[in-house]
Amino acid sequence: MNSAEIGVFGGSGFYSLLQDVREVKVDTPYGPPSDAVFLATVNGRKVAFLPRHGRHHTIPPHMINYRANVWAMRSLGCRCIISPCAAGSLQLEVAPGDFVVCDQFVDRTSGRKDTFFDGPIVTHVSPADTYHPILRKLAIEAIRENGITCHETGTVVVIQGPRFSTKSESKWFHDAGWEVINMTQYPEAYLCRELGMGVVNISLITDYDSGVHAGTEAVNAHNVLEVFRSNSEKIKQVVLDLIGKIPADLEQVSTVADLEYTRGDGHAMSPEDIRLFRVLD
Ligand SMILES: CSC[C@H]1O[C@H](OP(=O)(O)O)[C@H](O)[C@@H]1O
Ligand SMILES: Nc1ncnc2[nH]cnc12
Repeated sequence: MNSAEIGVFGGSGFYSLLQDVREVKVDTPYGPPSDAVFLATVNGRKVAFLPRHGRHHTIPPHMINYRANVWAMRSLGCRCIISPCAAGSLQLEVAPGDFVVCDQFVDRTSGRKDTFFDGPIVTHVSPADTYHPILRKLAIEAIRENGITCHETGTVVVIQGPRFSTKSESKWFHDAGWEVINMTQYPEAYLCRELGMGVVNISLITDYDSGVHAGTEAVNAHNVLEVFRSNSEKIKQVVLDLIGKIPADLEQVSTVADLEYTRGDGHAMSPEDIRLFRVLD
């Protein structure tokens, strides 16, 4: 039986995680995910891994089929998602090599397919607190136990890409007080919430965004990947440790219960709505 409890999305420089994997092709109503899903058991927990850019990094951030990726995880049974990423820093005190467990995002993307609710169910899911508090607490613990500098909160600005930011854009984000910049957290994290999965981000800081640090003029992908690679064993260990900490009672770390009460017209969801909404169950 192809199933998993915990899903992990790998990002730039993060194309594999598990050993003794079973590779499964998953089809979705939104088309194919970025790659096959890799299934394995880690400390008794059933885990699914999916590299969001594909295993050979052939899909740029603005072309990822986020709905297919998130649906694939949910259709396998995942109740929570670990969503690590490479990210730039917008503040001097957040240095390359540090990890940030973001608690907010700012969406600066455009034109991405970013909802499952295109009708007939009309509902408005709140992204006010997209990231799951228990998963965040456990991630912070895992990072600290590995001796890595951890920022316990942070706002990630998600830009459309594939280009990086101009110095003026970067200064704008810096002046707003936001800490982290990336191209993939939106809509990935929000879509997890729409399907009732708890989600946690771990941002591995690979660079100072352009102009943030006097010594760093312009970000480039080569340097980002080099810094990521030199920290890739650390992030993998943190993800594996976090998997071991996630409670077996997954209802504690999913958000399904929140969602049954969020229909757009103010009425409670009918049994039929819930059946459609929970089509994946
Ligand atoms: C390789 S530089 C830009 C690239 O790195 C980040 O990837 P991911 O979020 O998948 O780890 C960023 O979002 C861009 O896609
Ligand atoms: N500076 C940056 N901007 C956007 N995405 C990134 N991913 C890694 N570093 C980044």
